[in-house]
Amino acid sequence: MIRAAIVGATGYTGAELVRLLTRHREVELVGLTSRQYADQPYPNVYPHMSGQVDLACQTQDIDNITDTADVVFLALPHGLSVPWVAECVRKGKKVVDLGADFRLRRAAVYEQWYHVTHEAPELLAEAVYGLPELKREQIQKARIVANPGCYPTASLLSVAPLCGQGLIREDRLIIDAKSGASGAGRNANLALIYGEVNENVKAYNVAKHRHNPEIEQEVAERAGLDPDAMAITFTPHLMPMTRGILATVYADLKEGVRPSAEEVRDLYRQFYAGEPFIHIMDEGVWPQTKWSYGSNHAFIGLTVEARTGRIIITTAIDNLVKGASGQAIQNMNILFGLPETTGIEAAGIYP
Ligand SMILES: NC(=O)C1=CN([C@@H]2O[C@H](COP(=O)(O)OP(=O)(O)OC[C@H]3O[C@@H](n4cnc5c(N)ncnc54)[C@H](OP(=O)(O)O)[C@@H]3O)[C@@H](O)[C@H]2O)C=CC1
Ligand SMILES: CC(=O)N[C@@H](CCC(=O)OP(=O)(O)O)C(=O)O
Repeated sequence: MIRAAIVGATGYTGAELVRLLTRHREVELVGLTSRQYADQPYPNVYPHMSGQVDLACQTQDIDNITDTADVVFLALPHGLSVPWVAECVRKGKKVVDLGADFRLRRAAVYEQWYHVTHEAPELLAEAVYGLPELKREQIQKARIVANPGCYPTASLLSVAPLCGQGLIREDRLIIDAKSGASGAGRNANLALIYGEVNENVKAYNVAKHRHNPEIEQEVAERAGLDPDAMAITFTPHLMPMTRGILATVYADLKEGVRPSAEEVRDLYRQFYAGEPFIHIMDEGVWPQTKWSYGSNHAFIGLTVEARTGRIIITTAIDNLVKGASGQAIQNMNILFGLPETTGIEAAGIYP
């Protein structure tokens, strides 16, 4: 059995890790941390987990947690992961960080977008960006997995097959993405109260969202471009729903290149052949967030708009599963040599 601990177990991604790991046949949960709920049985915090988990929350004792666990999931707000990651590396434990502290390879870029100093830039070089469909071989050998952000997961799955193919202007993508409110976590925030979110749609952090450099970094790498020369526009929107992300990407075709929609679809089907969580839709079928609700599955629809010379791709995922905790477990499965779908294979809930 793999002994797993979750740091920040009472947030939304932590709770989703608990839900998914309690039915993972190869995992034993050995530690759940929370400052607010220390010493309280986990089902007191989340009654829907009654009878499923018999651990109490514990304080964030780095020594104790990293001694007891084989793998540590960090589900903390950004800026808090470094001491945990450093201790896991020191003790030879695997660590999957759901936050953003190890996603950007350059400390200066992290500091520019997150407005905090990176306390362990020397560890950035060995962290692997944990998008399994794109980096499986590197993840297998990693000690530190930087689990991608939810918007970048949907955005990168949307464009990865096109990158470096000589088809599109990778540096000038436009991404319009929508998220459910759970993307912002379980914390008191005026912008997230019912009266603000219900029956309302709005863009936020326009032209300054911190997922922008993350998307640019990974697209640049795949396309063989300079990350500093990228000009990707990313606009997130908050939707009146609990879960789900729908990312729509507009990719300009290069001068003189006009593939048919079927040629592009074939490219996607080849690229994602054998991928258990990726589903490419037929022409005219457009993904909906409800298809991925509660599951690790991603649904990708696409077409070529010949009139404008653009490829349009739309991807639906659950922000808390493929966008966070499900993907973190997919990464753990890879780290420990298990079948990648173990514990996360199920379809979502519909409607
Ligand atoms: N929500 C989503 O869809 C996604 C989230 N992420 C990332 O995953 C991480 C967790 O997100 P999410 O679960 O939504 O966040 P939440 O705000 O819901 O939960 C945060 C958790 O961390 C603990 N925590 C909060 N503040 C501190 C602190 N100062 N020191 C130590 N512990 C703290 C909280 O428990 P307590 O206060 O009791 O200690 C809680 O368990 C974040 O980095 C987020 O950006 C990534 C992808 C998707
Ligand atoms: C709706 C909503 O607020 N979503 C969050 C998504 C953040 C997230 O999950 O990503 P990180 O792990 O990179 O913080 C946001 O836009 O900040």
